[in-house]
Amino acid sequence: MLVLHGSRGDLARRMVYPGLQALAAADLLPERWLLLGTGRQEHTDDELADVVRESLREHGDADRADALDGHVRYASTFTEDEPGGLVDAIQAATADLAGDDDADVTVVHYLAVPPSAFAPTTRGLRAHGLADGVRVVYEKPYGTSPESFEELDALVHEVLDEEQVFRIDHFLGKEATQNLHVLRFANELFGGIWSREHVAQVQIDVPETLDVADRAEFYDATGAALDMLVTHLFQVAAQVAMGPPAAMDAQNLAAAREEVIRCFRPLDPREDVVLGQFTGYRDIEGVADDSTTDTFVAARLWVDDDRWRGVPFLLRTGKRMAAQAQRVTLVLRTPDELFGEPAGPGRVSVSLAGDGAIDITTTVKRPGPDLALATGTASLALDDVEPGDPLPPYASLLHDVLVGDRTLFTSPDGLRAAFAAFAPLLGPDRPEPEPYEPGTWGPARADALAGPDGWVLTRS
Ligand SMILES: NC(=O)C1=CN([C@@H]2O[C@H](COP(=O)(O)OP(=O)(O)OC[C@H]3O[C@@H](n4cnc5c(N)ncnc54)[C@H](OP(=O)(O)O)[C@@H]3O)[C@@H](O)[C@H]2O)C=CC1
Ligand SMILES: O=C1O[C@H](COP(=O)(O)O)[C@@H](O)[C@H](O)[C@H]1O
Repeated sequence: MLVLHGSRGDLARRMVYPGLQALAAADLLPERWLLLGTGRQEHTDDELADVVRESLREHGDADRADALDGHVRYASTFTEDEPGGLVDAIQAATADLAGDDDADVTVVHYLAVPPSAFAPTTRGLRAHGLADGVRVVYEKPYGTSPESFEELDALVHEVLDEEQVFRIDHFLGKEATQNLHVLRFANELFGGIWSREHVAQVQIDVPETLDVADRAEFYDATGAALDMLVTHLFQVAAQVAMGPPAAMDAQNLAAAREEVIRCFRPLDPREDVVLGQFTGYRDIEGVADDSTTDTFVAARLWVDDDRWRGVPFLLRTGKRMAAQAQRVTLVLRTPDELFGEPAGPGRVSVSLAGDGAIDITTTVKRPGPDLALATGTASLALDDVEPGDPLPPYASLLHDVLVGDRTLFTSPDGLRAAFAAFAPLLGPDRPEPEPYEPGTWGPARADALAGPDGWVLTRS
């Protein structure tokens, strides 16, 4: 049974319902399962079923918009002080799922709510006797500062055992993110160049054309740096930068990822960070007229270990930008010139978007009679790899929660280290967000962070 807190929200609609639909299509859901939605207002089962169908039409397989019909109930409001009808609804659903054979029922609470609601909902689970034996999924950001992270972590460990907790960072669940270490550790061609001797810079670039009007309340309280930088982009940076794990299993990979986050140098907000806010953001309903929330962030992160010392990790993301992409690019060092011509660029680039792709750009001979240089790119779409059709990240992670596999989820130690590196951006040196026009690449000053060659995506 999945109890979805925030069942009418943006995340539920864009990711959770389509993820469940993908699991149903892959036959990866239990034979008997139910979703109980909660929220801050009363709704009927039919109203939630409509939301689910609309979500699948818009964000899932529209031809099977009824795929979750019969599995969805609205369980009423639920707060710390007042459980509404949730306790009764869980009991009734448990009885229905257990059936005549009295089968065990796994209960998962999914907190698809803003970070400010994580602690009250956790206290609510305790107050209403709902915490025993359940699994609880927390969205990101898990805390909004080092202090609030510690408070939340302490509360969660008062209420739940660590084994009950699943902290999602869905970028870790992306097929292509998981391919980053396979590419490197299974292929000496890439493993051999994965260090400062061969890599001039790493770019993790996630421009989005998306608006935030549908989730203004959440977004204005959060901003790009908390929503994306300390979370997804740091985790992906760690996935790129990690040292070889002790063993090639998921637990050791997670440990290697956490270890390298401890080497992230605390950000220098004045030198290494540019924040932006797109023009018109303050006109969105639900956004304060004088909001200083960042809708764009570009940061130069330094990883102070022997493998990466001196190599900038350039991280960029924002809303209403010129393009929609999710690219991890290792910009390779190349000889200054070959046959009197500049060589390069050489790049290993992984697209995390959709099913994912790997692109290798190299210097080659320009076809023709002369010995001149050109560049060419070889691309591998990951869904071309047999048997094709990777699971979308939310489907993959929801499946992990259902089977109790915690290895692609973040841990307190890793998050603590991430917040330590991020903390200076929350202090008095936080730069004022600079305005940028919708449909552009963000404030001009962010271009300079990437050095003379600039951001690969902006150029292509
Ligand atoms: N949207 C996305 O693309 C992604 C979002 N996330 C994460 O998911 C979480 C939710 O984000 P998102 O869905 O975008 O945000 P929304 O603003 O859409 O909020 C989700 C739902 O949470 C409920 N809610 C809001 N405030 C409270 C509160 N104080 N107490 C209890 N419930 C509340 C609301 O439900 P109701 O109105 O019915 O009460 C709302 O619909 C965030 O932590 C975000 O970081 C993660 C990955 C992607
Ligand atoms: O967590 C979030 O991620 C999405 C991007 O997700 P993806 O499915 O396109 O990979 C982002 O738009 C959103 O702001 C953020 O909360």
